[in-house]
Amino acid sequence: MATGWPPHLFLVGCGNMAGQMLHRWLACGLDPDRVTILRPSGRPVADGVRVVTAYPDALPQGTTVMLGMKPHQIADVAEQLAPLCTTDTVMLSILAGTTLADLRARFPSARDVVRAMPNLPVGIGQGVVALYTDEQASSAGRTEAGALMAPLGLCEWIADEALFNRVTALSGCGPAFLFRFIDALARAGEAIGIPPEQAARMAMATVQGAATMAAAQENPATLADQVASPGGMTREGLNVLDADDRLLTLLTDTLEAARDRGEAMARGH
Ligand SMILES: NC(=O)C1=CN([C@@H]2O[C@H](COP(=O)(O)OP(=O)(O)OC[C@H]3O[C@@H](n4cnc5c(N)ncnc54)[C@H](O)[C@@H]3O)[C@@H](O)[C@H]2O)C=CC1
Ligand SMILES: O=C(O)[C@@H]1CCC=N1
Repeated sequence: MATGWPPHLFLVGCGNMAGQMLHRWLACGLDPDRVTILRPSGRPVADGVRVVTAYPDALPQGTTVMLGMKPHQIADVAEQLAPLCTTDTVMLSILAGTTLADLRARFPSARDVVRAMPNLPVGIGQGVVALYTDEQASSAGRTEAGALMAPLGLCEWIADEALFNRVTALSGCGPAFLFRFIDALARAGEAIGIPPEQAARMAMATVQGAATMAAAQENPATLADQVASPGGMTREGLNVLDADDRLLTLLTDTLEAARDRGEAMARGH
């Protein structure tokens, strides 16, 4: 599939998110020999992928480093990693709320620094990855970052870093909100008397079918109208969701809360 593999990929941390990214890259043909993972546990991650618990003395030439640990670990990581970065290192960060300026200050030698905000479904190639860098970045750096992310799903370059926490709220956090919705639909079914396991199965299949259809066809509002027969059952249900923009307000509040947390993290809170 993708041909844009870096000469070497060094992952700092490989938990839920970086693990999904790696899973997809390997499935798309990334040679495990080209990957090194630094993780404190030293636990194996995937066949053929080298796991280390301490930083090497040097990184192979042209290494792409991806920061995949928790944002608050940046100071410890940078202290040990920055001396290994050279003018041919590409630095990718998936850390929420960690600005490009902060990353550049911590890794001054890196050739290019790019922020990437993936979401969990990248593991099945159906994720969303927001990307950001500034005019200091080389076009090669942008191309390399874009090529590495391409197998993960929809990739969107963000023009203004001020939007980064907002897109993180929408697509980075979004899967969790959708997972909650699936649970809530099932529990609501249960609340009106459907046996719990059956409600869970039916909620899941309804969301899956509706999402696949929405992705393949026209806009979701038109599809909603196709379900809602005039004077029928669906319209009554939609009236509840739409009253005073209830669902829209709930989701706007949800995204604002997530966005605000990103802004606070960027201020070091
Ligand atoms: N979980 C998600 O859906 C998303 C997470 N992110 C970002 O991904 C990053 C990781 O999040 P998760 O994978 O959810 O967390 P996680 O807790 O599953 O993974 C973090 C990994 O970092 C490792 N780690 C801890 N200390 C370390 C150190 N000093 N050096 C190197 N590795 C260390 C841990 O062993 C763990 O495997 C965060 O910065 C988060 O903002 C971004 C987008 C989505
Ligand atoms: O919850 C978080 O902070 C990260 C960022 C997006 C998804 N998980």
